[in-house]
Amino acid sequence: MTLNRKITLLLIAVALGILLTLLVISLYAFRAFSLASSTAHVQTAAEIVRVHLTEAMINGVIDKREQFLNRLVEIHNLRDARVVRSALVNQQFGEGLSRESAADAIEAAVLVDGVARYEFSEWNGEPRFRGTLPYIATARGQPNCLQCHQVLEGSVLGAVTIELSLAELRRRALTAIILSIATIGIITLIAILGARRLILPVGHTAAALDGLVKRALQGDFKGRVEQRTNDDIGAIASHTNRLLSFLDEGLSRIGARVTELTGRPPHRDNNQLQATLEMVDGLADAARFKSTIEEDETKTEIYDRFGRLLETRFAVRHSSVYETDGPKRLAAIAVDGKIGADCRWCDPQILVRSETCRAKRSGHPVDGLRQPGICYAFRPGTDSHPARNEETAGPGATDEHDRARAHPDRHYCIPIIQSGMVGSVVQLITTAEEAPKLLEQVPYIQVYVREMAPVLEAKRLTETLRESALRDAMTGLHNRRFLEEYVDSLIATARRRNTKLALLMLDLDYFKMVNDTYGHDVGDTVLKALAELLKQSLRASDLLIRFGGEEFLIILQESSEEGAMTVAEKIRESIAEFKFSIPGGGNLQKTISVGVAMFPEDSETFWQTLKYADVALYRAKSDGRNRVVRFAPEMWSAEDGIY
Ligand SMILES: Nc1nc2c(ncn2[C@@H]2O[C@H](COP(=O)(O)OP(=O)(O)OP(=O)(O)O)[C@@H](O)[C@H]2O)c(=O)[nH]1
Repeated sequence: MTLNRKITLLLIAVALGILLTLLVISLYAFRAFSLASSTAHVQTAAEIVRVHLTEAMINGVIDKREQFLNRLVEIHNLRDARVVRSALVNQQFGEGLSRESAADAIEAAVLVDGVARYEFSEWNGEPRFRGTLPYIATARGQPNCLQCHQVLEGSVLGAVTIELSLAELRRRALTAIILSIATIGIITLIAILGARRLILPVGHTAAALDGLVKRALQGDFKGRVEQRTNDDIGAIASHTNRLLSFLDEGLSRIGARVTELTGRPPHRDNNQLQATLEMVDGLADAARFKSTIEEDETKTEIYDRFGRLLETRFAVRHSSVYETDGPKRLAAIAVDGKIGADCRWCDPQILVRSETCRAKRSGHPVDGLRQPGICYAFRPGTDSHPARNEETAGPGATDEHDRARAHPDRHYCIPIIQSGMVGSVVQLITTAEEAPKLLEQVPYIQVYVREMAPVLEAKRLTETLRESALRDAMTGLHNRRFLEEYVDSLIATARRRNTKLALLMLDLDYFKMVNDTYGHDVGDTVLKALAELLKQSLRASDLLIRFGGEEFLIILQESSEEGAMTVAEKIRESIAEFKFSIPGGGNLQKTISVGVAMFPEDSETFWQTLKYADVALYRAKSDGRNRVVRFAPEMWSAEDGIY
């Protein structure tokens, strides 16, 4: 019920209450007034009759008393005037007129006890008031009763009954009551209308404010209150309108800025305020994410954090991150949040021909959520996490529903632009059912990706710089500095696994001659070719380091002495057979000498073992070159530290 209706009903109730009370009071007053006034009239009439009868007795015309009474009832509103005689008077003066004996019980009672009686009555619809009053013998006055009547003082001599019509009195009283009630009713009506006029703007403004607040709770601040008055209520409306304008303008500005950053305005059907707040929260979280990843050490750490974020914040359980690896290659960095996992959601040919990845090729997001099949390199699959499926599908889900859930067959790929080129590609994978939800999240994920891009770029540069410091520029092999940095973890791993490291120190025989005969460029070519040859001869877990000019160090992990000697021999043989092509035509054959030492077998310290490998190499050289020599303690002169 509205405020206006409530107040109107209250005013009407108060008015009716006043009118009813007034009516009751008026009727009661009328009755009391009628009683008092009629009693007085009856008493006056009775006194007149008594005086007249006394005068008639003195003047000897008492016989004419009936005419007097008959003429008396001709008086307006006097309906009856009757006198009855008591038995005492009848005894003294004889029976009176026929009408002078008691006509009813009231008169008889008054004659007996001498007490006046009054009553209201109705006769033929006419309201009447009747009074029967006794005449009591008294010795007071001149003449007095006892001068004629031979009775005791105080005896009842007779009674007079006077009956008055109250019709006119009632009519007048009712007219007065109706007039006063009507007057008060009109005044009350005017008061109600006036009050309503005053209260209406309050009610309207309150109703309008109620509507506005409801709209504002839905994020809509466009509504305004009509300013109906210039008083306090009008001021409330005006101030509310200003506040709403301010909020609307502020929300629009925030929304516009947020739209600029996310590339998508808040959904029209959504609560604008809520949607904007969520977007602002998303941006704040993205900014926090950026400051966190800035402190991460490596790109891998960043990708790992991003994978966890996709899963926890955006419920994206399947995703891939690919990184440009050379001009035409991509490398799978993280798949379904696992660093270093194999390419799962794309044709593996994107790894060797990066152009087959649409996002990498175009540099634009690829929306396979709304356009399934847009990228032929995408490989939809089945969800290999049954526990998660149960969780998402719920216990009552149908088999068909489960199957639909278990088929992530929609994707959205976001290229990450670094230095104007696609440096990485983030691939989000979901089911057809979940696609609309993910599509809603994509702008926010893109904000994270945008925040991540410069950080990845910086990390990539740092890693490249660091990498270049740890690699030999000519051969691309790791250098001595790398060994210095890596050696501790190498030793720790060997100790933890209780395995041996084999150190193979290699050196080209008579390499100086190559330089001297063919020039440095040919010498470089030979060194590069040798590096490639060595790389191909080794396992992925082995380390190949360009240790010095034409000196190379091979570290075989988890190796035995026999194994190391076999590998060294094979390498020596393969190089001896290899024909290095010389720019400009012709071939060149070279041999190598190899020194082998075992860690920790030969020495407890790595660097000492390395020295031993060098000693063995020296022995191989001095023994005629093109051979593999295993270090023996007698090759080392402990006195002066030289061999
Ligand atoms: N072209 C080229 N030559 C290099 C490079 N680094 C070192 N050398 C040369 O490698 C040669 C090494 O020669 P030496 O250490 O005297 O020995 P060698 O001629 O190989 O003979 P042995 O080692 O005793 O069999 C030197 O002439 C260096 O200038 C390089 O990066 N490029």
